[in-house]
Amino acid sequence: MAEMLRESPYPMVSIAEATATIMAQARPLASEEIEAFSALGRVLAGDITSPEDIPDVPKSAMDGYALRAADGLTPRRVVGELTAGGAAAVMLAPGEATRIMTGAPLPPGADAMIPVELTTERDGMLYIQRELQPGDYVHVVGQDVRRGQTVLTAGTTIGAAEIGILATLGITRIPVYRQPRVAILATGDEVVEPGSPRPAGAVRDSNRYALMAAVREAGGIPISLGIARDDRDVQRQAILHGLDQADVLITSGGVSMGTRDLIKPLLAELGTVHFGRIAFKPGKPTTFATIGGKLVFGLPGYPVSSLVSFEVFVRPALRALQGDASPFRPQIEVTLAEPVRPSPDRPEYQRIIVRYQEGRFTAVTTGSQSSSRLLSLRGANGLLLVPAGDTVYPAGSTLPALLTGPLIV
Ligand SMILES: Nc1nc2c(c(=O)[nH]1)N[C@H]1C(S)=C(S)[C@@H](COP(=O)(O)OP(=O)(O)OC[C@H]3O[C@@H](n4cnc5c(N)ncnc54)[C@H](O)[C@@H]3O)O[C@H]1N2
Ligand code: MOO
Repeated sequence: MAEMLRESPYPMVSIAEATATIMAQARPLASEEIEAFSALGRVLAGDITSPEDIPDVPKSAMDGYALRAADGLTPRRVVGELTAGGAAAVMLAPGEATRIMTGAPLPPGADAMIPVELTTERDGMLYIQRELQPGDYVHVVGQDVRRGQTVLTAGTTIGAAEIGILATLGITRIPVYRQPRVAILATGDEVVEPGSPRPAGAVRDSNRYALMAAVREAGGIPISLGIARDDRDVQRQAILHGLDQADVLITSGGVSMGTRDLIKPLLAELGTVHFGRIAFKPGKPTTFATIGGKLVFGLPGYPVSSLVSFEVFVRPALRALQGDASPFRPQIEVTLAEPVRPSPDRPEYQRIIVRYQEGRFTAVTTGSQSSSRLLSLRGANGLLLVPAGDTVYPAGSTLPALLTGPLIV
């Protein structure tokens, strides 16, 4: 039987040190050009500048009449009707007005328009109730976007509004960063495929499926490497196979002190282990290595530790690989709606439900914070940053929290 190690050879790094070490290695991947309207969720790899003024000609802002402001309150002769997609207008002479619809180009000679509600029209004559200034109710050239203006900057994640802006400008192809391909390997002799029969004591592989979903949510492309049993050569082969196909490799399990915890020595043999322990709960044995320039995360086997470590350490790296200018979740101050007990020896990220109530963020935890209890992540939209210590934080105290999902009201 192999000797059991009594002490980890890996120094414990702080959360901040671990984050800085990872982010220093997570440089944006290459860019590629894709169809703009299929780019939802992708990150722009270059600034987008407007090739034209929007609007390109002066336009009516409302339905009414185009006219010359200098004619004052004098009744005008109505000489025609202009619609947004209609025929080109003729020159408007002094004393004339033309009906004009919202979005129609202002005819030459006109310098203002008046909404229909402020007028009457009788026997071909227009009577207006208000004097106008040149430019009244007119959308001027470049009012919405100026030619040459930077409308989107590199590092922006494309959403519905960004797609609308690109369509407005007729930009149909855009540069975006490549999505990281992320290979995920579950390890452990006790771990079985969720659809297979489960021998007594075995656990179903929830980590690989949960991590694949988390990778997709972070904008990456997950690749499943299946389950590797606790055999050095099997795990070595699986890791090399994963690195062949992916930019990032994530393993689950086998990183703590057991005789079957083989991942750390394997990563050290194949590349550089930057750290092997973090003063952090849940996820103390989280390990980070680089192999041939690729990022490798050895996440703990406990389901909560694996997903929380992903959220705190892997997700920002995946966002940075995609060139996201803001790769981190927002941090807010929350008021505790119930007492919170810290972990005596490590800062802990407790799973919470954050609500916005009466002008402040409030938080309740999701119950038992055991590393094996996935239900502690169900419905959670935040991670409460609880410093190590012995003193209970009473209800009403405030602590920082990462907002990991939509706010609940
Ligand atoms: N003597 C010590 N023991 C442990 C330490 C320590 O410092 N000294 N650290 C503890 C901490 S903290 C954590 S976290 C865990 C992490 O251990 P491993 O990453 O080595 O994980 P395993 O031992 O492989 O598994 C832990 C647990 O999770 C279950 N598991 C594993 N893979 C999966 C999967 N794919 N899906 C669902 N569940 C999985 C596994 O059956 C175990 O129950 O170590 C502590 N021990
Ligand atoms: O760091 Mo481990 O996740 O506490 O159980």
